[in-house]
Amino acid sequence: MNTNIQIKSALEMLITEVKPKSPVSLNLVDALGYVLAEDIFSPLNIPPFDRSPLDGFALRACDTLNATKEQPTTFKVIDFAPAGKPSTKILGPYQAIRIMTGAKIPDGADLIVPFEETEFTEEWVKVFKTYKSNSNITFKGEDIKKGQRVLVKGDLINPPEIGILASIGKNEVLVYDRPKVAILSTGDELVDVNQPLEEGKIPNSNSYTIAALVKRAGGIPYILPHCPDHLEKITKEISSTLKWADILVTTGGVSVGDKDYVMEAFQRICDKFLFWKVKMKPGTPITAAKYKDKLMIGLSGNPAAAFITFEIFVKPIIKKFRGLEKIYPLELESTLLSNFTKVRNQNRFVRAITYYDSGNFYTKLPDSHSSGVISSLTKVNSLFFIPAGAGPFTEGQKIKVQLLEGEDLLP
Ligand SMILES: Nc1nc2c(c(=O)[nH]1)N[C@H]1C(S)=C(S)[C@@H](COP(=O)(O)OP(=O)(O)OC[C@H]3O[C@@H](n4cnc5c(N)ncnc54)[C@H](O)[C@@H]3O)O[C@H]1N2
Ligand code: MOO
Ligand SMILES: [Mg+2]
Repeated sequence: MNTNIQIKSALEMLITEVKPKSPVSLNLVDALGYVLAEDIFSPLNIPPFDRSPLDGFALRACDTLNATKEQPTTFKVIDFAPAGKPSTKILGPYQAIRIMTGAKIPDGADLIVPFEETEFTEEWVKVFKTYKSNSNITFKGEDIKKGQRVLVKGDLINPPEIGILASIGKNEVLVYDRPKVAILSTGDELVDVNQPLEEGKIPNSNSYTIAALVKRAGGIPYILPHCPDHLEKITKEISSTLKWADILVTTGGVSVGDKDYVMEAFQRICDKFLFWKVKMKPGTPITAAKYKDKLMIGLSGNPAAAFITFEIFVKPIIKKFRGLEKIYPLELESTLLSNFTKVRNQNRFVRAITYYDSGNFYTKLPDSHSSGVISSLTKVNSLFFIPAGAGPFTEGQKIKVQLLEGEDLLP
C-alpha cells in the first residue's frame, strides 16, 4: 500500500486520475464561473459597420480644406442619423448629416466633427479648421474581426467574457460541467446542527465547512446525512453515492482508532486504491481511492485538518474537473508579523491571515494551530507551508504563503 507518502506524490497521484467533466451547453447568463470547452470565433465584425464615436456632424473632409477660425466653412444639414437608424442619403459637397454616437457613417462621409467644434442651427453647421479624411470614425471590425478567435478553450468565464460572447451574438456556450461533490461526515458522536446535543455528542460542523469550500472551489456540494462509525453502513452509503457523484469527500474515521472504517470502506469499493497517510501536519491520515472515473477522498475528522487538507488536495481536483488549467494556489512573498518558533520534523501547513498594505503583504498567525481547534480558523485566507526541519520563524521575516482565494491573479 502507498502509505506515508510525500505531499507532492499524493497530489500527483490524485491529479493524474482527473479528467475534465463532459461539456454541456449553457445559456450565457448561467455560464458565469464555468470554463469554456470550445474555442470561440466571431461570426461578426465588431463593430459590424463603420460608426460614429461622437455626437456631431458627418461631413466630407475635403470640404474642410479652406476652413479657418476667421473664415469658417458652412455646410447644409440634410438629414439626421441617430444610432440604429442609418441615414439613406448620400452625402454630397458641403452637405452635413447630424449624427449620434453609435450611428452608421452615411455613404459619402469620411469625417465626424463633434458638436463642440462647430456652430450650428437646424439648417446649417460651420466648421473652423481643416480635418483629415477618416477622422473620428470607428471602422468596421476594428475591435473584433469576423473569424477572429476571441476566447480560448480553457478560459474561465467571468463577466468580461460574458460581455464578449454577447457582443458577437453568442447566446449559448459549451462549457465543462461542474463536478458534483458529495460530502459524508462519519462519526457516532455527530448530531445535525439543528438537533439537541446529548452527553458526548457534538454538532457536525465539517459537512458545512466542506460544502462551503466546495462551493468556493466551483464544485456543486451535496451534504449527505452523516453516518455512524459502522463499516457496512459507510460502505453502502459510499457505493450508492458514487453512482451519481464525481467526487466523494468524507471526514473522520481515517486514523488508527477501533472505529475508523473509512479507509477499509474505500478499499472494498475502489478499483484503484491511491494512498493512506501523507507526510504532513495537520491531516496526516488522509486517504484516497478511485472507482471508475470517480474519486474518494477521506479527510481527517479534526475540523482544521479537514479544512486545510481540502484546500491542498480537494480544491485542485475540483478545479481540474471544471476544466481549469491553473489549479494550484497563488503563492506570494509576505512579511511575517508573528513568531513561530517550534521546529518540527514534519511538513506543516500553518493557518494564516494575510493582508495587503501600502505595497507589501503581511501575514499574522493565530495562536492555536491544533487540528482539533476550529475557532482560530476565522479570517484564515492563506496557508504558510513549513517544510520538515525548517524554522524557527520570527516577526519581520519574509515568508511564502499560499492564498486560498485570488487565483485569478495567477500569470
Ligand atoms: N493512536 C493514534 N491516534 C491518532 C493518531 C495517530 O497517529 N495515532 N492520529 C491523530 C490524528 S493526527 C488525527 S488527524 C486524527 C484523525 O482522526 P479521524 O480522521 O479518524 O477522525 P475521528 O477519529 O473520527 O475524529 C477526530 C476528531 O474530529 C472530530 N470530528 C469528526 N467528525 C467531525 C465533524 N463532522 N464535525 C466536527 N468534528 C468532527 C471528532 O469528534 C474527533 O474529535 O486521529 C488522531 N488519533
Ligand atoms: O494529522 Mo492530525 O490532523 O494533525 O491531528
Ligand atoms: Mg479516529
